[in-house]
Amino acid sequence: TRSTRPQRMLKAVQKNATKGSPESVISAIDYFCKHSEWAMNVGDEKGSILDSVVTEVNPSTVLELGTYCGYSTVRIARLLSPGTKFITLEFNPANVTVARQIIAHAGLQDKVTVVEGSSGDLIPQMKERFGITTFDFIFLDHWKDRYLPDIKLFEECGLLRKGSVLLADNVICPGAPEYLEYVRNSPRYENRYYPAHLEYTKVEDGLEKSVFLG
Ligand SMILES: Cc1ncccc1-c1cc(O)c2nc[nH]c(=O)c2c1
Ligand SMILES: [Mg+2]
Repeated sequence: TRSTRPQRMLKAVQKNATKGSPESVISAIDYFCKHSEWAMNVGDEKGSILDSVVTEVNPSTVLELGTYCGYSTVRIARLLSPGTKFITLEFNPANVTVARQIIAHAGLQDKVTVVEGSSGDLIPQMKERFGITTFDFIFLDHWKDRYLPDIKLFEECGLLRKGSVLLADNVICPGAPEYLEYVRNSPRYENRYYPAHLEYTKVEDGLEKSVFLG
């Protein structure tokens, strides 16, 4: 039976990227998406913005919502200090399987824990299952309709502290209007919009950074 796009992406990484080199894994995926098949990785333009925010925050605890094939997982994990706790959540079990292999090809398997399940179920389990008190950095890149319920869940579960940084992908395309309205009208967040484009295209998109004020 026909392979899936994530499986073809994994094959391209295993063929073209140097084992143990996160940069070559990132380049191999970007090349695959530009020259073979578009895929919904954050990409190189928005990925550079992600890199700069992660570097600025220098977090001790990180959560990613939406692993997909592990592209942004590799981008983030390669920048983290030793001992950082990094958890990424993925709903689709086939994607979990591909992501774990791409992350391993980059040599970053010891830096991150890939957890299968839905964010709505797993966020309330973060403290008990992973010994997390609060997250310093959260990357939202799963499903636009979950951005708002999940940020409310972070607040309700006491997973944010003064200065926690949330970065949301796709706030223009596909778009998360209710999420943007919430963070931009709440006195509890300081926000900044980073204009960019939908990965590997000229379509307008961007990232919204929101700092929790406590
Ligand atoms: C798939 C797609 N088609 C056309 C336009 C945008 C998208 C798109 C792009 C992304 O970066 C996504 N990130 C996380 N989750 C998504 O569902 C998602 C969808
Ligand atoms: Mg995205």
